[in-house]
Order: sequence, then structure tokens, then C-alpha cells
Amino acid sequence: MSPPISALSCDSVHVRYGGIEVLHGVGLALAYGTFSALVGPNGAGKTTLLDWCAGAGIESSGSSGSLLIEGRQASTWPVARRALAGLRYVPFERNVFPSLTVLDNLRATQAAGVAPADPLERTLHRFPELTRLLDRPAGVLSGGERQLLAVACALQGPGRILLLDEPTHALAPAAAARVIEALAEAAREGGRAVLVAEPSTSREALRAHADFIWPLDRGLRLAAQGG
Ligand SMILES: Nc1ncnc2c1ncn2[C@@H]1O[C@H](COP(=O)(O)OP(=O)(O)OP(=O)(O)O)[C@@H](O)[C@H]1O
Repeated sequence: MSPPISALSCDSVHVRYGGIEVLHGVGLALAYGTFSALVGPNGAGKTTLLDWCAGAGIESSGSSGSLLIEGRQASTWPVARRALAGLRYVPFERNVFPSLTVLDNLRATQAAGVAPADPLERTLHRFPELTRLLDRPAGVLSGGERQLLAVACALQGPGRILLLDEPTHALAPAAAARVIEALAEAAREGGRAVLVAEPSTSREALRAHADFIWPLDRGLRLAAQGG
């Protein structure tokens, strides 16, 4: 019997910035229905790896590696094709439309004609902080409010493979726990493949909910833990 096809896997990923290699042949694999964490200290290369998987502008910087999305070689695909294949990337910055209101950001992430994966009422129940902000331009939100909105948009949207760079940054412990629980639920109950990059496993909710931890340090990945 052949092994199950990963939602997303990458292998032998090398990335260089201006001749300096910062990822030295790393890889990971994500399965639908699982919640994973890419964990490493500042400068380990977490953002670089997520950017590379999402095709976010570093393809031409001297990088190489294999990327499979549902078993199809996707490393040469442009961002839009990766998105059509179900990949949704929530970068650390510039993760909302600043000139649109919070409500319009939430609407904009839904696919036309497709019921949202997470209806608006559920999103607002999950993140009640957003309710009083619905008419406000996203560009004036605080860092934590913006993170909540970015996560809510990803949960509402149609993406089945979610990559999120430090989604709990700037959040108080209780809100961070709700974000992690919501993402873990999207994986377990929604059948999505979810990967968050975080600097450590100090958040209790992350330790409690992560099916797999992928440690990354100085561009080198150690063996995955969990499963
Ligand atoms: N555009 C760039 N040009 C040159 N070097 C870069 C660039 N972006 C990142 N780097 C370097 O690549 C290495 C990995 O950075 P990266 O941002 O991927 O790490 P990280 O694990 O996400 O760190 P953090 O937790 O601090 O966000 C760092 O040494 C960083 O200085």
C-alpha cells in the first residue's frame, strides 16, 4: 500500500539571501486533519521557509528545493496557482487589507459563491473583540487586533492548507490560547492542514494542541516530534 499523500511537503529546501545560505536543506510534511508547529529561535529561518512554501517573492533569491501540494510538484507554481490549490499564507506583516474595514476584510477572504468555512457569526463568537471593530479600517487596529483579524480571515476563507507566521504575536495569553484552539479545531474538525510558526512552545495551548512540532535552528531542521 502506498503511503498517504501529504497536503503539503517540502524537502531539501535551500534559500540564500545575497549569497548567504540561511536554509540548509530543510523539509517538513503536513497532513490534512493535523495541527503542526514550526518552532525555532529568532533568525532560525521560520519565516523564510513559510515564504518559500507560499512562493512569497523569494524564489529568485537563489533558492532550490522540492515542494509538493497534494503530491503535485509545485515549486515552480506562482502564488496564485498555489492559492487555487488550497494554500493560504498568513504572513507576520501585511496580512490584512489596511484600507478596508474589518467587516470588508472578512468578506473579502470568502470565495465568491462558496459558503464560508467559518460563518461570520461563528468568527465573532470566537473572537468577540472584532465585533466592536467591524466598521473600523483594518489599518488602525492594534497589533493584537490585527492578528485576530488575520486569523479570522484565514479561518473564514476556503484555504485547506493554512500556513501562519506567528499568529499569536502581540496577543495576551487568553486570546493566544483561543487562536491556537481555533486553528487546532480547523485542523481536527475542519480537516485542514495547519502549520503555525512560533518562536517557542512556551504557550501552553500550543503544547497541548500541536500534533507535530518541527524544530528549526539556524536553518537546520531537527527530527519532527509528535504524531
Ligand atoms: N531579505 C533578507 N535579506 C537578507 N537576509 C535575510 C532576509 N530575510 C531574512 N534574512 C536572514 O535569514 C535568517 C532567517 O530569517 P527568518 O526571518 O526566516 O527567521 P525567523 O526564524 O522567522 O526569525 P524571527 O522569529 O526573528 O522572525 C536571518 O539570519 C535573517 O537575518
